[in-house]
Amino acid sequence: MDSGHPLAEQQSTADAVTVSDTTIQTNNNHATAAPPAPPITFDDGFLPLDGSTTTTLSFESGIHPALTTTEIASANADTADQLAKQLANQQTTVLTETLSSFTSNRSSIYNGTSNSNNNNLLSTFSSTTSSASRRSSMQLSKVEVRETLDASLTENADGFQQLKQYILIKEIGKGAFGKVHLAQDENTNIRYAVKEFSKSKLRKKDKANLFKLGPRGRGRGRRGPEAPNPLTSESSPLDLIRGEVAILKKLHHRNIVKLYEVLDVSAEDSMYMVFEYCEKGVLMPVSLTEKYENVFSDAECRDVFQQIILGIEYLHEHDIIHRDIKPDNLLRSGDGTVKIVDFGVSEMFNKKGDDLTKKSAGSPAFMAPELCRHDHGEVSGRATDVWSMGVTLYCMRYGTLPYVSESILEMHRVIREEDYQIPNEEMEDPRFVALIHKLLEKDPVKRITIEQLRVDPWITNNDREPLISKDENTANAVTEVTEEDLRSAVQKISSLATVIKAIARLKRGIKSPASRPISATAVLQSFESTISDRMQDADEDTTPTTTSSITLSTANTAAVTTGTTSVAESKKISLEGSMNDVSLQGGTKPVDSEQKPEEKAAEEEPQGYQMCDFETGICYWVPAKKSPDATTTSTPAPEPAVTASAADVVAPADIVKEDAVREDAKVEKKEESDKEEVREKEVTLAPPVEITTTAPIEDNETTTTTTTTTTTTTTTTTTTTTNMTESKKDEAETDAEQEGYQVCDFATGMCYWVPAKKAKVDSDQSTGAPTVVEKTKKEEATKDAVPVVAAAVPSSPASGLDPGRVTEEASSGAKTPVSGSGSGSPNGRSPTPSPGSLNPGPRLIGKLSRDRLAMFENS
Ligand SMILES: Nc1ncnc2c1ncn2[C@@H]1O[C@H](COP(=O)(O)OP(=O)(O)OP(=O)(O)O)[C@@H](O)[C@H]1O
Repeated sequence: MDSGHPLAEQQSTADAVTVSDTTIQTNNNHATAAPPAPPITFDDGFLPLDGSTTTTLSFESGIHPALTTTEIASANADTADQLAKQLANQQTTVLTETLSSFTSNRSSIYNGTSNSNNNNLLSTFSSTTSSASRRSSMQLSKVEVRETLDASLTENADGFQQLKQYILIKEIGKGAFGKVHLAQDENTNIRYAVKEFSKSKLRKKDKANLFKLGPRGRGRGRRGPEAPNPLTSESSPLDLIRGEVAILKKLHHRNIVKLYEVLDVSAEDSMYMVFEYCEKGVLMPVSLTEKYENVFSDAECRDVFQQIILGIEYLHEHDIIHRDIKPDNLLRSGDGTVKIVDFGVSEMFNKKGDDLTKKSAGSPAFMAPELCRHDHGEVSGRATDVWSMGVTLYCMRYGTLPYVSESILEMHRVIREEDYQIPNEEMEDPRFVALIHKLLEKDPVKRITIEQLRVDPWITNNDREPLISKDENTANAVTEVTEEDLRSAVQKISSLATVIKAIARLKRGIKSPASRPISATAVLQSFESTISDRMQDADEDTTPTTTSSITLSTANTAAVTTGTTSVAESKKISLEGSMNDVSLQGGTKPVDSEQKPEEKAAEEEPQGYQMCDFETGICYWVPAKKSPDATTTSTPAPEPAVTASAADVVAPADIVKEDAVREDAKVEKKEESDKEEVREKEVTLAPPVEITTTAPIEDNETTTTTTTTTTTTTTTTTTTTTNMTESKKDEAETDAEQEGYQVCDFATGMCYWVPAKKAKVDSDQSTGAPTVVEKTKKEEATKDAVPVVAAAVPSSPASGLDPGRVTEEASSGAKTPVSGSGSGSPNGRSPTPSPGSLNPGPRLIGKLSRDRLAMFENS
């Protein structure tokens, strides 16, 4: 991987592909017989178009079922042509994209009959001529486009899909945002891990991600130009990751998994990240309860740990803090090389839905003690990575975690306060014991640094096995990210993929995407859409001024999401899942102790408060924001309103998977129709809202986070602050009670009026003072007994939510499981606030115009 290009490893990887009795045959329209040896011409940048060609790709026996010759090409030329025309009209890039694919497919046609050297040659040829291809794109005739489509139809009637040159072979894992596929480049036979992400989830969570990344916004790797403001009309959710991706694509280190491409299927919800394939999988399984018997020897530990040090040193050198080092995120390639995964980009994507995907077993167990408290301030990201490395080394050597506990809260306490044991310490190499103590030093300031690790006697085996020098290790520095890098960070492959899929569906007779397996996080979306449904219904059924709280009762959530799952069941499941399902990450914005002063200064933020997402367990530092109305003064940052530490979190329920998947299917279908409905109806209670963003995002955005953790679902509703329309400003000015601002949720198209008045508590409505609920000692003592978690929402007017209420609801949840009451009427439609309710929360005032909504959806 040192070269940073898969071709460097092609031979070894290609060797792994064994010939079997199952093959793919990709014919062009006129394929009738095996081709003659392909003539190759380099002068015009194209392979010759000489008709009859057949390529045969082979897969490991058992991986790929029988794949037949693609009939689509010959049978549906007309349909393809039509679709291509439509798409070509829509996008000027279609010719370039299809040409690029055409070129690669032309080369693939010959690959089947060429040896691996030819594969190299052709692949290199293909990539080096891509610019020539682009230059020539305008000369392409329609016929050539059609032929490209024909040649690219590698998704066959059995449902195997192909993205550009990547044939998706099988599912090898599940990430928080979708499947991870083993893919094979049809040109080179090199394998890749292709990670799927949902853009809509990314869109919904973009605000949370921004918080998570701190004031630097989208630029942990921030040397390049800033990514565009996601609130401007030209931006898309992909812009949020463009800067990060551009940098990650430039990271070249043997121990960092290589990201090759990010592909955006712009007509669909998916995007894909193409990573280096690590065929040996995770370093080791880690269990909270079971010891892993096949532990690493002293020498193996040293070898692996040295590689981890080098990888982390390289990341830290580029100001990237991993934050989630654990064996799960350390994969091994075919030759056993350790590859650190899940840095940067993965964290850009909110880890929603982990409960039904990958179990982040023991993640909290890898957290540094300084992060194991809800009120921690800024911490050194580098030191937290070192702690996690220590826990990882311990696991490798002893097969167990140094700190284990049955609840996250207790786990945090133990990590903070107790000492671990070293099994058979007297038998152990004292240098190793000393190193573990230095790594698992509770005081981050005293903890060993990467610099010191380099010369540690156990690490270097008393200088007998020294590490390569730092200069050497970090020599391959990331070069400055240019505008061009940003532009090319994410490739759009909309037209081609759409055509391929459309035709394949035609062939398969698939009518609805609902039949596809769906991520269980659709359950969450169901909850969110239910909120908007309720608000919409309430508005339509009653009066335009009907107010509703966005904080739905938890029991309602359960009813919505699980249907048949009772509250009690949910609670039980929650408890069972509490340790396994929650992947607690590195809390608030880490501060790099070794950062340059000017960088620190640039990052200095006014006071703020901590906000925790109780589903993910991730806490964010929310700097005090200016009022959405840029002319007003900044909102004073409230004290942390966190009433329970992240450790209190009961994880999202581990809903019975089958139920959830079934529900997901329904939910996705419903979402589709809901979306349509929103578009069609356009019944606006207020004039369509024109969004004008005048201030930088950091100043103008507001996140409303509703966290409901009692039973089965936690939801974070992200809304985007926009400037008030003039009419709304007037309205606000004439009604002191109605001071506030407008927020629009681009996911639903709904806009709400968020009153800025202070929060009130049921028992003391007159005070109007914001209520920051302190966790009393008594609560501390009893919280374990009550498996209902107090949700925490900052008492920010921006949130439109009241912390007192949320807390009260949560804390009373155990006693009063709400079922269709509280925030909703028995018919579950009108969420009229109960008497004495608090800040009524956002009030639906209208919807985004059709165009505006479409723009955001399409973007
Ligand atoms: N590059 C890769 N090579 C081989 N297998 C991989 C690769 N990336 C991921 N996998 C497999 O997919 C599984 C899930 O991927 P990943 O670890 O990225 O999920 P995740 O941590 O939940 O993702 P996310 O970054 O979205 O939180 C892994 O445990 C591993 O088995």
